[in-house]
Amino acid sequence: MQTREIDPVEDLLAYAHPSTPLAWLRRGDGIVAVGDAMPTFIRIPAGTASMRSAMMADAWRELADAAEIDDPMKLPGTGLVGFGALTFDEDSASDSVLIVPSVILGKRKGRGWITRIAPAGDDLPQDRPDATLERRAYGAHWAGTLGPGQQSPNGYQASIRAALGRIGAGEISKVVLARDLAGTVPGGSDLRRLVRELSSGYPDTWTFAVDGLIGASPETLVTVQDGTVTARVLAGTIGRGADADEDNVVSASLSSSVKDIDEHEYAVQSVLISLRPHTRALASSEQPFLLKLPNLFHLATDVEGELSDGASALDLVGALHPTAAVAGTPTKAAIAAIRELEPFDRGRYAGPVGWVDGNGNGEWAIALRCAQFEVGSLRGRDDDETLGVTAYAGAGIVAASNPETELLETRVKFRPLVDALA
Ligand SMILES: C=C(O[C@@H]1C=C(C(=O)O)C=C[C@H]1O)C(=O)O
Repeated sequence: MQTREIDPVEDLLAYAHPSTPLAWLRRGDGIVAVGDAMPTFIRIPAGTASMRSAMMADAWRELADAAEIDDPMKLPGTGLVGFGALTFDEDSASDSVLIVPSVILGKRKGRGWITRIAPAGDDLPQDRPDATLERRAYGAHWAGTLGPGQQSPNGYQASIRAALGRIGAGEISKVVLARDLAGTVPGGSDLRRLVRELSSGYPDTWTFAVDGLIGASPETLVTVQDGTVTARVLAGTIGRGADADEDNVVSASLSSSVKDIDEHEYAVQSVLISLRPHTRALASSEQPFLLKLPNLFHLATDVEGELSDGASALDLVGALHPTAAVAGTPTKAAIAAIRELEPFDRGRYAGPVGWVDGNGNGEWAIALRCAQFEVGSLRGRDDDETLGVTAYAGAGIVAASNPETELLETRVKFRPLVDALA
């Protein structure tokens, strides 16, 4: 494979495939797979093993070790890159995937590049590496529908009450329960429009499109960059106020809410415990800070440490997932409660989504504020066939939770997707 520096392109998404975009963006920087070039899929299907992320990490290491890497830039995202989306639950019926595109365009801090990945022996262009790049005009505006999914608002509140019973009985301290919305989008829709809208409306999030999973997540599961490991833990949420005064009132009430601080602390501890064996000098701030997004405030804690054992970003994904921000505490009992109290398979919602490179660097988010589009067989599809879509949102339940407030919280978390699809 070969990476070459090029003039940074203005709009990375303009080069992505309209119906199967593969993209990872934040504040205009990021990486996208170019156009029609056929990627390589590492698919870890359901029922394979109990540690699908470990199988994926091993498969990636093998591929990276065998690759001939010609990458003079050596930036995060240059060189060999795989885009991944893993299921939340090891028992999910969905596949976990790692996709290695054959052409990648990237941009970071004002520098641009193109990466071409080809089987050994294939010729790679020696000069003008971007000569054949073609922008694709965005397709017509489209709108999707989203309505009730498998978990109704009433069903959701009933599940929360059942969870509160288990918390009261001492079986669990925290469990994150989600609900779903289901709908369709017209066949032939240019899904890049949705990705573009999410990334411009929510620039401080990781905006992703991987194998039909499209969203804008504020939560960093883990990044690895030249030996430095970071994470951003979120838990504790309140919707934005109607104006600046109301924003002050609601954000102050979140910062002082014992219920939310408790819920947050479980999530921070789960991340620290999982990262400690792989790091030294692991540190987090003592108090959470307020993360302000267009639709809500979160309590947030940034964690940083130095990698001590050569683990790749994908290895750390396996060590961290599922955190208490999206599963609960203790993990095993929380997962069991989720299996019983959610009447649907989460698929890749709340699972790890991101990329890893040949040196083990990578950026991974927790797949939140997202929807899964049925794009599995898209390339062979009729343009007039509508596409199914399922969106998900959840909330952390602790002893002091109120079912109605948590239902409202999920409504606020659905907003980015619901607005962008309308
Ligand atoms: C589960 C979701 O979000 C998670 C739950 C949060 C909470 O309960 O306060 C906050 C951020 C996320 O860790 C979701 O967005 O679906």
